[in-house]
Amino acid sequence: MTLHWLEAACATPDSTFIDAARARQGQLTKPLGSLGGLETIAIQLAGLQRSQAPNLDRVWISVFAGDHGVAAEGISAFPQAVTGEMVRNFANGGAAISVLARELGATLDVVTLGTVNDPGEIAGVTRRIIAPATGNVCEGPAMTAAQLDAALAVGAASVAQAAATGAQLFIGGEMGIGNTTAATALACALLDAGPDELAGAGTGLGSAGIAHKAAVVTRALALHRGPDVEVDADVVADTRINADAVVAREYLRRLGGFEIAALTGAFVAAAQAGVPVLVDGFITTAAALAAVRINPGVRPWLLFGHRSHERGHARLLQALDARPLLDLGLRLGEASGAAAAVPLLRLACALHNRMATFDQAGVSKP
Ligand SMILES: Cc1cc2ncn([C@H]3O[C@H](COP(=O)(O)O)[C@@H](O)[C@H]3O)c2cc1C
Ligand SMILES: O=C(O)c1cccnc1
Repeated sequence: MTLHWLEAACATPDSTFIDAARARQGQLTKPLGSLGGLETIAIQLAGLQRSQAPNLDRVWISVFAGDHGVAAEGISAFPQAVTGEMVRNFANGGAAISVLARELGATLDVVTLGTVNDPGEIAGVTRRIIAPATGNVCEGPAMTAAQLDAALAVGAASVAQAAATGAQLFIGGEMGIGNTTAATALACALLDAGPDELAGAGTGLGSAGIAHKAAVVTRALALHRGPDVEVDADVVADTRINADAVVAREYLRRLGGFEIAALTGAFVAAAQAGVPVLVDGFITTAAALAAVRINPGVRPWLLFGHRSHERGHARLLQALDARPLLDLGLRLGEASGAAAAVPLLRLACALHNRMATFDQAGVSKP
């Protein structure tokens, strides 16, 4: 059995730069720790960027789009056609993430992996079509193994492009009607949780809609969660292989989506390339949890933009021991919550790099 590329080693944060950044924070004209999370972020980014002066001038945002067979179960408040329609809207500059990316001066990379309402060639959209939609997870697996590998590679390709342009931060977003159902099913399988704990409103379901969605996830889990995902004895015997990784990848194939798998591939590839990642909401956090289960070396590269209003997000964040920056009740996706947190990260860098030290300012120390 050969190791999957997802399991190859990640880069590691540099403790020399972390120690130097912590020491500098102690010299700046403020009581130590008084800038709280803004200090922690600057120190973390210094270690990740291997820099004395962490910087987020070059931010890269990839939004991955894909449709979901499970939409046939009536689990979204919106029709499936919206996925393809929003792809066009991203490219035309009218979506929330289009506006946010422009305001931030960030690069917006829009990638479609397949939508039932395919808008065809559009300037500004990269086509990496796998299929019009995943399989309905109530009837079979979402993807074949080849489709999963293709989707993972799409994410890695966007990271390679980002790294080639010198991106200092990678943000992943998603568009796919029905993907809160896929993310709920994946999260339930990875966390061994029940659908009632994690199923939420998505695009705007009421309580009856949420109960139906939880029932759909229960059906999907009855089909896919179980002893047959246990790893073969010969795989367990191979000490290079992490059984958790094999199980997580299989759940991603059975229950995920093309755009969710692309996000997982992107997060792993970013950690391997040493590019920090800012995670968005419920769906991207489910993809991030899969990435960390597959390759624990991903975790130090993840920062978390916000806590989404979507019911299961808090539980996913807790499983990753994540402290999100913002809590604004956002529940959109598209990378919008991560983008909204970028100004805070930039302020953390500016404070770290430009505040005067006690010695420079002639301010007395304690
Ligand atoms: C116009 C519109 C724009 C969006 N942008 C992101 N989403 C978000 O909603 C979808 C998930 O919710 P559900 O699972 O309930 O379908 C995803 O496409 C997500 O990114 C949107 C949804 C709509 C309707
Ligand atoms: O938190 C998210 O990512 C989210 C929530 C609702 C709908 N779409 C995305």
